[in-house]
Amino acid sequence: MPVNADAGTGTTTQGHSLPINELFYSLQGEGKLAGVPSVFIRTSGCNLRCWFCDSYHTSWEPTHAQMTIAEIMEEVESYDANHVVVTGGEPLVHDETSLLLDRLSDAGYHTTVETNGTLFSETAVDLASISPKLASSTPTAERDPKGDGEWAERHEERRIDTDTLAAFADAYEMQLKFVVTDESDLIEIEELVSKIRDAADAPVRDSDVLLMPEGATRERLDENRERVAELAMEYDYRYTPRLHVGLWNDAPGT
Ligand SMILES: C[S@@+](CC[C@H](N)C(=O)[O-])C[C@H]1O[C@@H](n2cnc3c(N)ncnc32)[C@H](O)[C@@H]1O
Ligand SMILES: Nc1nc2[nH]cc(C(=O)O)c2c(=O)[nH]1
Ligand code: SF4
Ligand SMILES: [Mg+2]
Repeated sequence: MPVNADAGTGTTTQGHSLPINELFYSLQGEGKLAGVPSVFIRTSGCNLRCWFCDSYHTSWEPTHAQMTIAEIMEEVESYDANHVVVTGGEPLVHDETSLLLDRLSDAGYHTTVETNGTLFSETAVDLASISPKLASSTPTAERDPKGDGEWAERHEERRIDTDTLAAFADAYEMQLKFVVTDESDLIEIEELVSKIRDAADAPVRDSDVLLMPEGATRERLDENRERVAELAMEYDYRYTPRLHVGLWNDAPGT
């Protein structure tokens, strides 16, 4: 429980609600805070459709229960944690996510938002964990998990907005966490990082750039991680594991 759990700014959240796919306690599995016990709030609904999405029921076939912000706060506070991760789906498609982050921050929690970086929001974020989507994420007809590539064009149009990524860099402590499927992803990563550096006032350090192997299952990670680790060494970026996949494979609520 954070020390100032009773503090508040008086922002009214009464009546506001969010579509919640799952809410659980785990270890942060990815990025700079990997290993930190955290409560995860997973909203449902996304503006992109990565073919590899490991949260299929928030994107391709969204399911959820509607929860008020008060109900979410009550469940978060039932765990003995200081860190809260708001993820999805894409949490920033919902205006109410900003209200939730404000409430969490008022209650003394450290907040991480996991986002694809296409929608900027000015709110209470301690770590913006941004995973910009590369061309290799596009659900072409051959890779579409559901249909015949119907989402490919929309996904392509929406997946990168350099000015929005620069706005995140200027507003928040952040990390850029790229899902790597192939060595050719590194060309796009280098170009994009350079464009964000040009557009942002704040520095984007090499240590803010993390390479994460694609893999929703242990088997898939076993195939990819060594190659991605070697790419991180070659390009002098960080490597991030997916600790939860190693520990619990693809079990829900982990
Ligand atoms: C499900 S997304 C939700 C947040 C946001 N929509 C995003 O993409 O950043 C959470 C994290 O899982 C990553 N991810 C999703 N599917 C993955 C996969 N098959 N392998 C590796 N990382 C994956 C995303 O890139 C993101 O960093
Ligand atoms: N343990 C664990 N760590 C995570 N870090 C980011 C996650 C996400 O789905 O956004 C995630 C997740 O789903 N589980
Ligand atoms: S942006 Fe995130 S939630 Fe949306 S489809 Fe891609 S990985 Fe899944
Ligand atoms: Mg996940």
